Amino acid sequence: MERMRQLIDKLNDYAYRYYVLDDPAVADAEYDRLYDELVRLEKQTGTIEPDSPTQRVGGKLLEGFRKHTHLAPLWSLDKAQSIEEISAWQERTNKQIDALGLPQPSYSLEYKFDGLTINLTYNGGYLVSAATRGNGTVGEDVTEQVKTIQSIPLKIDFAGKMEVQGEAIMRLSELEKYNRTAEEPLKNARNAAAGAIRNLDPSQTAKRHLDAFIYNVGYIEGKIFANHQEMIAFLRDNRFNVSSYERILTDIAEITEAVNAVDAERERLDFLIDGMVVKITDFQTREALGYTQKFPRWAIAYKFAAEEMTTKVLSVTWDVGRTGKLTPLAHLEPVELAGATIQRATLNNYEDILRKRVQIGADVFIRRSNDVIPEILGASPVQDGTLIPIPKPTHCPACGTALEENGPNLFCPNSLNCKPQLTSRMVHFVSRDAMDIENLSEKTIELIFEKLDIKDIAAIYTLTDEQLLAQEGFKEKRTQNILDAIEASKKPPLSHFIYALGISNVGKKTAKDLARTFRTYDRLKAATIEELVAIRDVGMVVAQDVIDFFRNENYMRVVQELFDAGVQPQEDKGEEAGGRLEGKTFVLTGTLAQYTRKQAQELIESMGGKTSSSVSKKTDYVLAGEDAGSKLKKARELGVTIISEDDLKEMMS
Ligand SMILES: NC(=O)c1ccc[n+]([C@@H]2O[C@H](COP(=O)([O-])OP(=O)(O)OC[C@H]3O[C@@H](n4cnc5c(N)ncnc54)[C@H](O)[C@@H]3O)[C@@H](O)[C@H]2O)c1
Ligand SMILES: [Zn+2]
Repeated sequence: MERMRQLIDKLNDYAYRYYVLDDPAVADAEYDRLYDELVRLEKQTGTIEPDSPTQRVGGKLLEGFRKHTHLAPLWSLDKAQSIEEISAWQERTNKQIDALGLPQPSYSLEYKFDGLTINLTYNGGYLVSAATRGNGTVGEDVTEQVKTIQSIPLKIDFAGKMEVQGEAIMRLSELEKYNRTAEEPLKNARNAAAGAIRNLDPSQTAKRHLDAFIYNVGYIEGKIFANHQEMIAFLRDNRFNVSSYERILTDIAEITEAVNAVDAERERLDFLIDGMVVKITDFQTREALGYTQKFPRWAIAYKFAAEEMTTKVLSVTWDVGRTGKLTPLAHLEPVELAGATIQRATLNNYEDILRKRVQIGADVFIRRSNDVIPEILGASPVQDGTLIPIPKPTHCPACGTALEENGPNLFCPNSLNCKPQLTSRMVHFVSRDAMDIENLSEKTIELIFEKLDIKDIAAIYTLTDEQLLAQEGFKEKRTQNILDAIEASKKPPLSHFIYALGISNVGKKTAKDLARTFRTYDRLKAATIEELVAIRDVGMVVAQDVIDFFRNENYMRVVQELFDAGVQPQEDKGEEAGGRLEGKTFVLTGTLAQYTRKQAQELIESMGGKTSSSVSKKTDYVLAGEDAGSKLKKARELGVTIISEDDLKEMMS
């Protein structure tokens, strides 16, 4: 009982921060863990305290907003953490369906959007009010705030009185844009959306460029839907932004397959979803099954493994990269995140540490990212224990040289002798898209620098078998393989050679563009800034970096050494001639089902086509995937041909 009291107090405090302040103290997964413990104890003891969070929807209403009483209550959702739990729910409902003689059920499967629930009231064809879910019965009137969302129609064809529900979200691309210049970055898109809608000043809401997906008609006069499909069609007809992801399924095998497919692909969506919602489609069945205190019995939410967690920062160390840039690495109290134990997380630079208020001993939010190491999103607003500020380093942790500042970043200027700089430059130099020298692992490279008197990347071409054979673990075969691979790398395509040089801001794509434009190394070296910026996608910064590189005597000495050692970049032949997509420009938008964006891009380019990031009259095709947004709209406006993945396949075959 004591533990229950503890949990209730803690959960209510967390819920207050989450629902009322839009500034959670802990990650959802941590909240859910405690919540589940409370549910278990309530079942065990058979007692439920009157203030238990298991008994109510949402939180208190904010002062300052007018109140809105919903025409029909808004609910929470029952949750399943596993397919087995969905299966158990299905069996439970099936029993009742059979007992009541209702038709065999089918299920709709939808994204579970992670944003803020909004309830829109229409009357006479006009949007008359918008409200938050609040406690499910009464919400906060946020009409002016919601009107800043462009995709929400102010006028619709249907003239009766009705309320529809949806989720206000902040697209991840918008969040990223916003955070680039924000004084203190927003921790995640869910809180960003919730905080924006519940801001008393609608002009602040407008700055976050929110969007919304509408998924339910909660109340309607003068119209009856037989099922989910009819309701969704009605929403579409009235021009609501309904997700294009929509499946109608009949059994658990299909549900399992679809849920797993979305889970595998969800990181490519431009908005957060934290699970999938399974709903029985037939409205008569829904009515018969009814509701508990908190949620409908005819629906269940499947929660994906959490991508965010909270944990403590134990210490911070600094890594020195290829360009000498120092990057902080946070060491964390170990925590489980999406099936892995996390002990380290990245930060960008010292300024980032300050902006995110990261300190030693602080509880922080971390988020799994595409990279192996998760990133720190920010510190929790609630801290206990001692906090120690992270000192700004003054000297290189690897070589002791005094650091230099450039913008928000710290650099070790000792590019000639600082070991980690040399090593990572070499790792980059030999990588697959650069000189493509196999068998040279990072470990081997470290060893070469450690034991042999090698000073720069060019020296790799002077390595001898005696030098290598003298090292521990190097036998004839291994040594020969390495030397063969080094020899074989001497005639790289020009684009690979340019990329290998490690010019700042010149990635694979820019290297390719430079090679295609200038064809030879000498012509690139002689390029003027005007010629460089004339290339599409090359701006002033990159152009200046290229110019600076060729003016740097040290770099030029190294390149000369490479040429002296027999390295000969091959002349670029320009556009790959004769490809099936020769001369065609593509723009990719939305989530693709069969390829990642990158794969699709590479495929198109390998066939001689070009890809661009914005739609214009020059665009030949827009390849539109799931949930394509503004680019698709623009393509329609300009009359650009819109194709599907299957169309693309056909064009290439
Ligand atoms: N971090 C914290 O401190 C903290 C505190 C309180 C609550 N929470 C989080 O909030 C959750 C509980 O909140 P809840 O009761 O609002 O439940 P919920 O947000 O998990 O699920 C219910 C909501 O899902 C939304 N939804 C999204 N897509 C939908 C769709 N396609 N169909 C129907 N509904 C859809 C609806 O708006 C509905 O209100 C917890 O699981 C927890 O993770 C976190
Ligand atoms: Zn150094």
